[in-house]
Amino acid sequence: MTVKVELKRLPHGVDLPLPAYQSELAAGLDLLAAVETPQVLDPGKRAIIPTGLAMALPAGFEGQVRPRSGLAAKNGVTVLNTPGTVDADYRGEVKVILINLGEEPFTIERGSRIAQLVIAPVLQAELVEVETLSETQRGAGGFGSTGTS
Ligand SMILES: O=c1ccn([C@H]2C[C@H](O)[C@@H](COP(=O)(O)OP(=O)(O)OP(=O)(O)O)O2)c(=O)[nH]1
Ligand SMILES: [Mg+2]
Repeated sequence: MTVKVELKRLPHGVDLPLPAYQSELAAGLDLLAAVETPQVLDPGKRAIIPTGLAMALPAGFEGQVRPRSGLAAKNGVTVLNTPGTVDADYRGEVKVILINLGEEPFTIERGSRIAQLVIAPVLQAELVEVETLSETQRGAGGFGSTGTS
């Protein structure tokens, strides 16, 4: 299933390819780093990386900014706030908060694929405040209450 998403390339990203699905049924569009020059992310450091893109998601959808498993597994580089949330009414530049949890400096090259954007349906809740919640078997049990094996 597809949904149309209006996208705008910002001046510092006009020469970069649009984000793309890398396989037929991929869930995420790879986001490219629209950095002017290579940025070195030292171990333990974070950086807000521009993508050179702004978008208008339709109402009822969100964008989830997620890490790429390859960067995480090979370099320890991930998205700090994963999944980042792009609201349907956001018109600013989509940015990626990367953090280097690895042991080596990581260089972010212009145009490199740093994260992926998953477009997902989302509901807004209509909150209904009550005095008493319905009873369930679980009740207040959580945080491992059912054991591990
Ligand atoms: O990884 C992210 C997360 C957010 N955003 C943009 C789109 C989103 O709609 C907006 C606000 O994000 P969020 O609600 O997560 O941040 P906040 O700290 O609550 O800021 P605000 O007060 O602007 O909502 O920032 C990104 O570009 N990348
Ligand atoms: Mg917010």
